[in-house]
Amino acid sequence: MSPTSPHMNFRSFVEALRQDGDLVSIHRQVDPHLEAAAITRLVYEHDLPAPLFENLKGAQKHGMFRILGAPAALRKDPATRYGRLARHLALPPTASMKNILDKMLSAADQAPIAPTIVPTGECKENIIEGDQIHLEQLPAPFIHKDDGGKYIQTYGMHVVQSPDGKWTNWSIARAMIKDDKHLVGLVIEPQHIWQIHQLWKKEGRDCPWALCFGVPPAAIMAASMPIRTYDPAGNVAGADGVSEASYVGSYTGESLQLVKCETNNLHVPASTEIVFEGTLSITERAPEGPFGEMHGYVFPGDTHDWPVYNVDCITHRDDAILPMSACGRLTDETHTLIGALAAAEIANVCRQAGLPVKDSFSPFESQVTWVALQFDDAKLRAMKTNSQELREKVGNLVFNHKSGYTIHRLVLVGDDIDVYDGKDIMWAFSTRCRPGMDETFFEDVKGFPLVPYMSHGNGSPVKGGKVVSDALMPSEYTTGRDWVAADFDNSYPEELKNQVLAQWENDGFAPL
Ligand SMILES: Cc1cc2c3c(c1C)C(C)(C)C[C@@H](C(=O)Cc1ccccc1)N3c1c([nH]c(=O)[nH]c1=O)N2C[C@H](O)[C@H](O)[C@H](O)COP(=O)(O)O
Ligand SMILES: [K+]
Ligand SMILES: [Mn+2]
Repeated sequence: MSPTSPHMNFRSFVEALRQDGDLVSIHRQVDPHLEAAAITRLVYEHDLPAPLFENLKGAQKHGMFRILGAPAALRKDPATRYGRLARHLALPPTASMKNILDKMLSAADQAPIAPTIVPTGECKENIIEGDQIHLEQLPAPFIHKDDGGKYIQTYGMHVVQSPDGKWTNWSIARAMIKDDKHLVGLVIEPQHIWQIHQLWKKEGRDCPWALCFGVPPAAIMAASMPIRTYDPAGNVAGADGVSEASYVGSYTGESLQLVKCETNNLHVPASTEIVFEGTLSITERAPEGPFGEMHGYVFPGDTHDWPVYNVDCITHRDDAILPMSACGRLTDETHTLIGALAAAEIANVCRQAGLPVKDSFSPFESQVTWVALQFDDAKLRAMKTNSQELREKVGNLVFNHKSGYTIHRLVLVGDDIDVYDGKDIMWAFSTRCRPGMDETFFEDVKGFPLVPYMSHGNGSPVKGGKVVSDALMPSEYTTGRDWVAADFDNSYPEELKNQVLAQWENDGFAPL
């Protein structure tokens, strides 16, 4: 029996949400065609408990399957805002986003803990092969009315491996049902699934593949993070890379239990809810999309060809649960995970390059197209540098690194700004960064085509459109801050502040 703790077992994770009062089980019949996603979308837009659809129209015997919506979204109560994410990492529900990202980065300087191969697990309770596979008959969700198909894959984990077997990558990439036996989905440069797909193209063989829905929550966090499993530039170096499985072992402190696939030599977490086994074609492509995406738009009819996945075998738990991210406008997993985890890795890359970056976050108000980098002011002054030099150094480093792929603006701030507070970032950006003069634009770097002003804007969809905006004031480079903030914290003597706070409720105000 594999570990049953919530961060190591998806089914236990769902039960933990129920214990936390962070789950709404819906027993009435719900249609996977738009209805389940519509309910989930409203949950995202109001930070409500995760919906578990227990009775999907069209669900087959053996419970194939139920759907859990909003698996890593926000809780309404500010005190436990990130509680659902914290559950992914065995952190307390009151954990801050900083606690969560520090935990994810803690593996970077710890020895990897390799996974353990076990003979069997819950994911083997039901096995469906060959002509019994009918993807079109599954209650797969249709997520946005203008999508190009049923996006069954929005929170599952792709498993692919380099032909030399040295590097096994775990990542999330979307895919929709193409026909009874095939999916089609984004395999886009510079993602690791794209890098490994390229290696198999050189081999001239289809890429063995597995797609795991409902994996240990600690694993899906690494799958969503651009961790450097190869050389610092994020490219395939041919050397022995650290695979996500070992990285997960580092930050959980325990070895993940994996079982071998039925039809290929890949391994998957033993407690996975649903496993698709097969190949990612190196030749076949098919029309994919459009899809309601992370920046909050769907462009009807915007279909492009992407590689085809061929499903040879399905294994699953009894009463299996498919996790679903009905992504779009704030706030869903494409914001809480893609933005946050990219920001964490970008800070790591900056620190490895000797830059005094203390903290980083991707503000939701920017629809996770920005990352704010907080500099240690004292160490910045010791660098004896200037704005233009620093902007060029940071931009050339980050915008040429894989972790910077989805980010189009870097905002440099001092350590009086809380990067996890969108109001603080907008205050610094709006008042300390002179448009043009304090900014350096980068047109000769890889652009992220999913940003609407890229794919449907005036320039190249895949090149440029990036900027470093310096919201550090000139004094922060030389003598130190030469201003006082006109706010309660900074503009009143300590004893007066204490006196005001002590009198606060007696004066008739509600507690802060
Ligand atoms: C949490 C989440 C993450 C992604 C995606 C979605 C969700 C919920 C969905 C499926 C909802 C949306 C979809 C996107 O449309 C968003 C997107 C993001 C980044 C690149 C392309 C698309 N997507 C996704 C994604 N990466 C993609 O290569 N096509 C993808 O389809 N990602 C990001 C991806 O997992 C990260 O970049 C990892 O670092 C990749 O791992 P490595 O390559 O570094 O090993
Ligand atoms: K990953
Ligand atoms: Mn990777």
